[in-house]
Amino acid sequence: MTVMNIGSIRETSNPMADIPSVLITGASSGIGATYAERFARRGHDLVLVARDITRLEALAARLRAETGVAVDILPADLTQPGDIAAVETRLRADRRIGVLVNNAGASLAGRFEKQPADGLDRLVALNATSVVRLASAVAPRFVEAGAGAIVNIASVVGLIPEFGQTVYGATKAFVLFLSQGLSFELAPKGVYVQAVLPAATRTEIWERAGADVNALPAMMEVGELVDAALVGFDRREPVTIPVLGEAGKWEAYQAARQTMLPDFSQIHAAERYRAAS
Ligand SMILES: NC(=O)C1=CN([C@@H]2O[C@H](COP(=O)(O)OP(=O)(O)OC[C@H]3O[C@@H](n4cnc5c(N)ncnc54)[C@H](OP(=O)(O)O)[C@@H]3O)[C@@H](O)[C@H]2O)C=CC1
Ligand SMILES: CC(=O)[C@H](N)C(=O)O
Repeated sequence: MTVMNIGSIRETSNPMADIPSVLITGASSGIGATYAERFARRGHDLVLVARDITRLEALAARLRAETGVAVDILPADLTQPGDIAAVETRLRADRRIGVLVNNAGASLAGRFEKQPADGLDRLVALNATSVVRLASAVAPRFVEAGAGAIVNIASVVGLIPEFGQTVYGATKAFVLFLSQGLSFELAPKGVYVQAVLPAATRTEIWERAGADVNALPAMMEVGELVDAALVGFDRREPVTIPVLGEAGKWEAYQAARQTMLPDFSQIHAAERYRAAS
């Protein structure tokens, strides 16, 4: 039997073969580890990527024992070109992988004028460049198969320049734009692309950036966030914002942007920018 449906790139006689493997970056904690747990319970084999080998091994062992799925670990620092190359190679070569979750990310403490340029460079490398590289590695194979899914974890902060986390927010705005553009390009070829925009969620990201999570206002628990994101995934939503009550607000925001498109094809400056003669 040949099985080929949405999200599936595996051809085999195995009746479970319509369940593709899922490669998740940043799987050692927080949102990524929770995606790993949820996809394992759905019967997907996993490839887990992050730097902390001990945590990856412990999670992999637990998920194998609890769910029976196959779990590989692929330790990698996604700011390092050699490590990224290893993940790209796996994505290109392993035809069982039918879902990529680009989740690894970090934030950086402090205001822009106090943030070191090297730290900002690493932030962009992790939150933006690695997302492009891994999507680019897998997209040709997914397009060839006419199936597959790319899930990119952005943030509502990418819609809030007033938040004061400018470079972090810029990387997340980049991930949103990237996802919308890739969805426009790849959806007609059978590839589903989802941007997930969490709001504040209780994970280690806060402590890693020097904040005490318990001193911050209440925030969403990580299981609730991932379960909501998976509702959007199952609906094949291009953009999922778990805290947004009215979908119409997002649609109105997109519609307002699109009202400007005719202006963008004008060949003269608008009247209001013409120098007084
Ligand atoms: N928590 C929140 O409030 C929100 C989070 N997000 C986004 O969710 C995503 C996941 O973050 P979250 O779960 O909250 O935070 P965590 O800090 O719990 O998880 C981050 C994950 O990324 C991995 N990671 C960090 N740096 C690197 C690196 N250089 N190379 C490879 N992996 C790395 C970490 O593993 P390791 O250290 O082992 O490498 C870890 O698995 C991020 O993209 C974040 O921006 C978006 C909105 C809100
Ligand atoms: C550090 C943050 O700002 C948070 N992860 C978010 O994206 O909301």
